[in-house]
Amino acid sequence: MGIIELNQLSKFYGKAKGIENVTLEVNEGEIFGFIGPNGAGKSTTIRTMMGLIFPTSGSAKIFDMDCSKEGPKIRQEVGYLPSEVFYYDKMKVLDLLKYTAGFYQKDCDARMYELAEIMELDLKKRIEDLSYGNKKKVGIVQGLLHSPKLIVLDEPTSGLDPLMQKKFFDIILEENKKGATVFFSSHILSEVQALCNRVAIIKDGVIIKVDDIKSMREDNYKKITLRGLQIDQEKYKLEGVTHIINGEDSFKFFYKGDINQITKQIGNDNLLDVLIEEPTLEEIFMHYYK
Ligand SMILES: Nc1ncnc2c1ncn2[C@@H]1O[C@H](COP(=O)(O)OP(=O)(O)OP(=O)(O)O)[C@@H](O)[C@H]1O
Repeated sequence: MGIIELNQLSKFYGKAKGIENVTLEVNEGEIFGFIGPNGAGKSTTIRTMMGLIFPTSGSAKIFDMDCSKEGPKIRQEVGYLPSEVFYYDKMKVLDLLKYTAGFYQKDCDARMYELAEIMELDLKKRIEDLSYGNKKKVGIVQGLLHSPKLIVLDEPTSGLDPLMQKKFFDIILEENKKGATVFFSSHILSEVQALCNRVAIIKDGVIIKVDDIKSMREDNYKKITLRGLQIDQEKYKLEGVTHIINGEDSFKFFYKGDINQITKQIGNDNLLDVLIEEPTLEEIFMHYYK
Protein backbone atom coordinates (compact mmCIF):
# COMPACT_ATOMS: atom_id res chain seq x y z
CA MET A 1 0.00 0.00 0.00
CA GLY A 2 1.28 3.44 -0.93
CA ILE A 3 1.04 6.37 1.50
CA ILE A 4 -0.59 8.35 -1.34
CA GLU A 5 -2.58 6.54 -4.03
CA LEU A 6 -4.16 8.51 -6.83
CA ASN A 7 -6.16 6.45 -9.28
CA GLN A 8 -7.46 7.94 -12.54
CA LEU A 9 -8.05 11.17 -10.65
CA SER A 10 -9.74 13.93 -12.67
CA LYS A 11 -10.96 17.36 -11.72
CA PHE A 12 -12.82 19.64 -14.09
CA TYR A 13 -13.82 23.16 -13.08
CA GLY A 14 -17.00 23.24 -15.10
CA LYS A 15 -15.69 22.59 -18.59
CA ALA A 16 -12.16 23.68 -17.77
CA LYS A 17 -9.69 20.89 -17.15
CA GLY A 18 -7.75 20.98 -13.92
CA ILE A 19 -6.29 17.45 -14.06
CA GLU A 20 -7.18 14.33 -16.02
CA ASN A 21 -6.62 10.66 -15.14
CA VAL A 22 -3.79 11.29 -12.73
CA THR A 23 -2.50 7.97 -11.40
CA LEU A 24 0.35 8.03 -8.89
CA GLU A 25 1.61 6.06 -5.95
CA VAL A 26 3.94 7.52 -3.34
CA ASN A 27 5.60 5.02 -1.03
CA GLU A 28 6.41 5.32 2.63
CA GLY A 29 9.66 7.18 3.28
CA GLU A 30 9.96 8.73 -0.17
CA ILE A 31 10.61 12.36 -0.98
CA PHE A 32 8.50 12.65 -4.09
CA GLY A 33 8.73 15.65 -6.39
CA PHE A 34 5.79 16.87 -8.42
CA ILE A 35 6.94 19.20 -11.14
CA GLY A 36 5.26 21.18 -13.85
CA PRO A 37 4.92 24.75 -15.08
CA ASN A 38 2.31 27.26 -13.93
CA GLY A 39 -1.22 26.00 -14.48
CA ALA A 40 -0.15 22.37 -15.02
CA GLY A 41 -2.41 21.04 -12.27
CA LYS A 42 -0.12 20.69 -9.27
CA SER A 43 -2.30 22.63 -6.82
CA THR A 44 -5.47 20.98 -8.13
CA THR A 45 -3.96 17.55 -7.43
CA ILE A 46 -2.80 18.59 -3.97
CA ARG A 47 -6.09 20.29 -3.01
CA THR A 48 -7.96 17.15 -4.04
CA MET A 49 -5.59 15.06 -1.95
CA MET A 50 -6.22 17.32 1.03
CA GLY A 51 -9.98 16.94 0.63
CA LEU A 52 -10.39 20.67 -0.01
CA ILE A 53 -11.97 20.12 -3.43
CA PHE A 54 -13.73 17.06 -4.73
CA PRO A 55 -12.71 15.03 -7.75
CA THR A 56 -14.91 14.87 -10.83
CA SER A 57 -13.95 11.20 -11.15
CA GLY A 58 -11.36 8.74 -9.92
CA SER A 59 -10.07 8.40 -6.40
CA ALA A 60 -7.44 9.81 -4.08
CA LYS A 61 -6.34 7.90 -1.00
CA ILE A 62 -3.94 8.77 1.77
CA PHE A 63 -3.04 6.11 4.37
CA ASP A 64 -5.56 3.94 2.50
CA MET A 65 -8.39 6.35 3.40
CA ASP A 66 -10.51 8.17 0.84
CA CYS A 67 -9.49 11.85 0.73
CA SER A 68 -13.04 13.06 -0.04
CA LYS A 69 -14.61 11.20 2.86
CA GLU A 70 -12.01 11.04 5.59
CA GLY A 71 -10.35 14.46 5.32
CA PRO A 72 -10.33 15.33 9.05
CA LYS A 73 -8.90 11.94 10.04
CA ILE A 74 -6.25 12.08 7.33
CA ARG A 75 -5.26 15.64 8.24
CA GLN A 76 -4.32 14.58 11.79
CA GLU A 77 -1.22 12.96 10.31
CA VAL A 78 -0.58 15.25 7.37
CA GLY A 79 1.34 18.50 7.37
CA TYR A 80 0.16 20.69 4.50
CA LEU A 81 1.73 23.89 3.27
CA PRO A 82 -0.54 25.52 0.68
CA SER A 83 0.93 27.55 -2.16
CA GLU A 84 -0.74 30.69 -0.86
CA VAL A 85 -1.09 31.26 2.83
CA PHE A 86 -3.97 33.32 4.18
CA TYR A 87 -4.21 34.26 7.82
CA TYR A 88 -6.13 36.02 10.49
CA ASP A 89 -4.10 39.20 10.19
CA LYS A 90 -4.76 40.57 13.65
CA MET A 91 -3.55 37.47 15.46
CA LYS A 92 -0.09 37.17 16.95
CA VAL A 93 2.10 34.45 15.48
CA LEU A 94 2.21 32.50 18.76
CA ASP A 95 -1.58 32.59 19.15
CA LEU A 96 -2.07 31.35 15.60
CA LEU A 97 0.40 28.50 16.09
CA LYS A 98 -1.21 27.50 19.41
CA TYR A 99 -4.60 27.62 17.73
CA THR A 100 -3.28 25.32 14.98
CA ALA A 101 -1.68 22.98 17.53
CA GLY A 102 -5.09 22.68 19.20
CA PHE A 103 -6.39 20.70 16.21
CA TYR A 104 -4.04 17.81 16.88
CA GLN A 105 -4.44 15.12 19.47
CA LYS A 106 -0.88 15.43 20.70
CA ASP A 107 1.33 17.92 22.48
CA CYS A 108 3.02 20.03 19.80
CA ASP A 109 4.55 22.77 21.99
CA ALA A 110 8.17 21.63 22.08
CA ARG A 111 8.39 21.08 18.31
CA MET A 112 6.59 24.36 17.63
CA TYR A 113 9.15 26.41 19.61
CA GLU A 114 11.99 24.45 18.10
CA LEU A 115 10.83 25.07 14.52
CA ALA A 116 10.15 28.75 15.22
CA GLU A 117 13.70 29.11 16.47
CA ILE A 118 15.24 27.34 13.49
CA MET A 119 13.18 29.47 11.09
CA GLU A 120 13.99 32.62 13.12
CA LEU A 121 10.35 33.47 13.52
CA ASP A 122 9.30 36.26 15.89
CA LEU A 123 6.38 34.73 17.79
CA LYS A 124 5.29 38.03 19.32
CA LYS A 125 4.58 39.83 16.06
CA ARG A 126 1.16 40.28 14.55
CA ILE A 127 0.60 38.43 11.30
CA GLU A 128 -0.25 41.67 9.49
CA ASP A 129 3.18 43.07 10.35
CA LEU A 130 5.08 40.19 8.75
CA SER A 131 6.69 40.22 5.33
CA TYR A 132 5.59 37.68 2.70
CA GLY A 133 8.59 35.46 3.43
CA ASN A 134 7.93 35.54 7.17
CA LYS A 135 4.27 34.64 6.60
CA LYS A 136 5.52 31.67 4.61
CA LYS A 137 7.65 30.66 7.59
CA VAL A 138 4.55 30.72 9.79
CA GLY A 139 2.95 28.35 7.29
CA ILE A 140 5.95 26.03 7.47
CA VAL A 141 5.90 25.88 11.27
CA GLN A 142 2.11 25.40 11.16
CA GLY A 143 2.50 22.52 8.72
CA LEU A 144 5.19 20.72 10.69
CA LEU A 145 4.50 21.36 14.37
CA HIS A 146 2.60 18.09 14.84
CA SER A 147 5.44 15.98 13.38
CA PRO A 148 3.20 14.54 10.65
CA LYS A 149 3.70 11.20 8.94
CA LEU A 150 3.13 12.81 5.55
CA ILE A 151 4.29 16.29 4.57
CA VAL A 152 2.60 17.87 1.54
CA LEU A 153 4.26 21.01 0.27
CA ASP A 154 2.81 23.13 -2.53
CA GLU A 155 5.60 25.32 -3.93
CA PRO A 156 7.08 25.76 -0.47
CA THR A 157 10.11 27.91 -1.11
CA SER A 158 8.66 30.91 -2.93
CA GLY A 159 9.38 33.99 -0.84
CA LEU A 160 12.13 32.42 1.26
CA ASP A 161 15.64 33.78 0.96
CA PRO A 162 18.39 31.24 0.07
CA LEU A 163 19.52 30.86 3.68
CA MET A 164 15.99 30.11 4.84
CA GLN A 165 15.45 27.74 1.91
CA LYS A 166 18.49 25.79 3.05
CA LYS A 167 17.23 25.66 6.64
CA PHE A 168 13.83 24.59 5.42
CA PHE A 169 15.29 21.79 3.28
CA ASP A 170 17.39 20.63 6.24
CA ILE A 171 14.20 20.40 8.32
CA ILE A 172 12.45 18.42 5.58
CA LEU A 173 15.40 16.03 5.25
CA GLU A 174 15.46 15.58 9.02
CA GLU A 175 11.73 14.83 9.13
CA ASN A 176 12.23 12.36 6.28
CA LYS A 177 15.06 10.64 8.16
CA LYS A 178 12.71 10.30 11.13
CA GLY A 179 10.28 8.49 8.84
CA ALA A 180 8.04 11.14 7.26
CA THR A 181 7.03 10.77 3.63
CA VAL A 182 7.25 14.01 1.64
CA PHE A 183 5.26 15.13 -1.40
CA PHE A 184 6.63 18.30 -2.82
CA SER A 185 5.42 20.38 -5.76
CA SER A 186 7.69 22.81 -7.52
CA HIS A 187 8.61 24.37 -10.81
CA ILE A 188 12.17 24.92 -9.59
CA LEU A 189 13.97 21.87 -10.83
CA SER A 190 17.24 22.29 -9.01
CA GLU A 191 15.48 22.02 -5.66
CA VAL A 192 13.57 18.94 -6.77
CA GLN A 193 16.81 17.44 -8.01
CA ALA A 194 18.57 18.14 -4.71
CA LEU A 195 15.83 16.77 -2.49
CA CYS A 196 13.72 14.12 -4.18
CA ASN A 197 14.13 10.41 -4.87
CA ARG A 198 11.38 10.20 -7.46
CA VAL A 199 9.59 12.68 -9.57
CA ALA A 200 6.40 13.00 -11.60
CA ILE A 201 6.13 15.52 -14.40
CA ILE A 202 2.70 17.02 -15.01
CA LYS A 203 1.76 18.98 -18.11
CA ASP A 204 -1.67 20.33 -19.07
CA GLY A 205 -3.28 18.31 -16.28
CA VAL A 206 -1.79 15.00 -17.40
CA ILE A 207 1.15 13.07 -15.91
CA ILE A 208 3.69 12.65 -18.66
CA LYS A 209 6.41 10.83 -16.76
CA VAL A 210 7.15 9.25 -13.40
CA ASP A 211 10.72 8.22 -12.79
CA ASP A 212 13.44 8.17 -10.21
CA ILE A 213 15.73 11.15 -10.43
CA LYS A 214 18.82 9.05 -11.00
CA SER A 215 17.57 7.13 -14.02
CA MET A 216 15.87 10.21 -15.37
CA ARG A 217 19.27 11.86 -15.52
CA GLU A 218 21.31 8.84 -16.53
CA ASP A 219 19.18 6.74 -18.84
CA ASN A 220 17.88 9.34 -21.15
CA TYR A 221 20.35 11.77 -22.55
CA LYS A 222 23.98 12.62 -22.58
CA LYS A 223 25.01 16.20 -23.04
CA ILE A 224 28.03 16.27 -25.30
CA THR A 225 30.30 19.25 -25.86
CA LEU A 226 32.99 19.10 -28.51
CA ARG A 227 35.69 21.72 -28.78
CA GLY A 228 37.77 22.15 -31.88
CA LEU A 229 38.07 24.30 -34.94
CA GLN A 230 37.47 21.71 -37.64
CA ILE A 231 34.48 19.77 -36.46
CA ASP A 232 32.45 18.44 -39.35
CA GLN A 233 29.03 19.18 -37.95
CA GLU A 234 27.23 17.56 -40.88
CA LYS A 235 28.45 14.18 -39.65
CA TYR A 236 26.54 14.65 -36.43
CA LYS A 237 23.18 14.72 -38.17
CA LEU A 238 22.56 11.28 -36.68
CA GLU A 239 19.58 9.59 -35.15
CA GLY A 240 19.40 10.49 -31.45
CA VAL A 241 21.20 13.83 -31.81
CA THR A 242 19.06 16.80 -30.79
CA HIS A 243 19.25 20.28 -29.27
CA ILE A 244 22.31 21.31 -31.26
CA ILE A 245 24.00 24.53 -30.19
CA ASN A 246 26.83 25.94 -32.26
CA GLY A 247 29.43 28.01 -30.48
CA GLU A 248 32.50 29.78 -31.84
CA ASP A 249 34.84 26.85 -31.25
CA SER A 250 32.41 24.44 -29.65
CA PHE A 251 29.55 22.27 -30.69
CA LYS A 252 27.02 21.03 -28.15
CA PHE A 253 24.18 18.57 -28.47
CA PHE A 254 22.08 16.03 -26.63
CA TYR A 255 22.43 12.39 -27.55
CA LYS A 256 20.15 9.49 -26.82
CA GLY A 257 21.18 6.09 -28.17
CA ASP A 258 24.11 3.71 -28.41
CA ILE A 259 27.05 5.48 -26.82
CA ASN A 260 29.53 3.49 -28.98
CA GLN A 261 28.02 4.92 -32.10
CA ILE A 262 28.55 8.48 -31.05
CA THR A 263 32.01 7.95 -29.57
CA LYS A 264 33.06 6.35 -32.86
CA GLN A 265 31.99 9.50 -34.64
CA ILE A 266 33.69 11.71 -32.07
CA GLY A 267 36.86 9.64 -32.48
CA ASN A 268 37.02 10.60 -36.17
CA ASP A 269 37.18 14.30 -35.43
CA ASN A 270 40.26 16.31 -34.60
CA LEU A 271 39.25 17.79 -31.25
CA LEU A 272 40.77 20.01 -28.60
CA ASP A 273 38.45 18.67 -25.93
CA VAL A 274 35.34 16.63 -25.35
CA LEU A 275 32.91 16.64 -22.46
CA ILE A 276 30.21 14.03 -21.96
CA GLU A 277 27.86 14.89 -19.10
CA GLU A 278 24.51 13.96 -17.64
CA PRO A 279 22.09 16.72 -18.43
CA THR A 280 20.61 18.58 -15.50
CA LEU A 281 17.00 17.98 -14.65
CA GLU A 282 16.35 21.48 -15.95
CA GLU A 283 17.59 20.43 -19.39
CA ILE A 284 15.60 17.20 -19.37
CA PHE A 285 12.56 19.14 -18.32
CA MET A 286 12.97 21.53 -21.22
CA HIS A 287 12.95 18.53 -23.51
CA TYR A 288 9.59 17.39 -22.18
CA TYR A 289 8.13 20.85 -22.48
CA LYS A 290 9.49 21.77 -25.87
N1 LIG B 1 -11.03 27.47 -9.20
C1 LIG B 1 -10.74 27.27 -10.48
N2 LIG B 1 -11.66 27.52 -11.45
C2 LIG B 1 -11.38 27.29 -12.77
N3 LIG B 1 -10.22 26.82 -13.23
C3 LIG B 1 -9.27 26.56 -12.30
C4 LIG B 1 -9.48 26.77 -10.89
N4 LIG B 1 -8.35 26.42 -10.24
C5 LIG B 1 -7.47 26.00 -11.19
N5 LIG B 1 -8.04 26.09 -12.42
C6 LIG B 1 -7.39 25.72 -13.70
O1 LIG B 1 -6.90 24.40 -13.59
C7 LIG B 1 -5.63 24.29 -14.22
C8 LIG B 1 -4.61 23.79 -13.23
O2 LIG B 1 -4.36 24.80 -12.24
P1 LIG B 1 -3.49 24.58 -10.95
O3 LIG B 1 -3.63 25.79 -10.07
O4 LIG B 1 -3.81 23.27 -10.35
O5 LIG B 1 -2.01 24.52 -11.56
P2 LIG B 1 -0.59 24.61 -10.85
O6 LIG B 1 0.25 23.59 -11.53
O7 LIG B 1 -0.74 24.50 -9.38
O8 LIG B 1 -0.10 26.04 -11.25
P3 LIG B 1 0.77 27.14 -10.41
O9 LIG B 1 2.18 26.66 -10.45
O10 LIG B 1 0.56 28.36 -11.23
O11 LIG B 1 0.18 27.21 -9.05
C9 LIG B 1 -5.31 25.66 -14.80
O12 LIG B 1 -5.66 25.67 -16.14
C10 LIG B 1 -6.18 26.61 -13.99
O13 LIG B 1 -6.56 27.71 -14.76
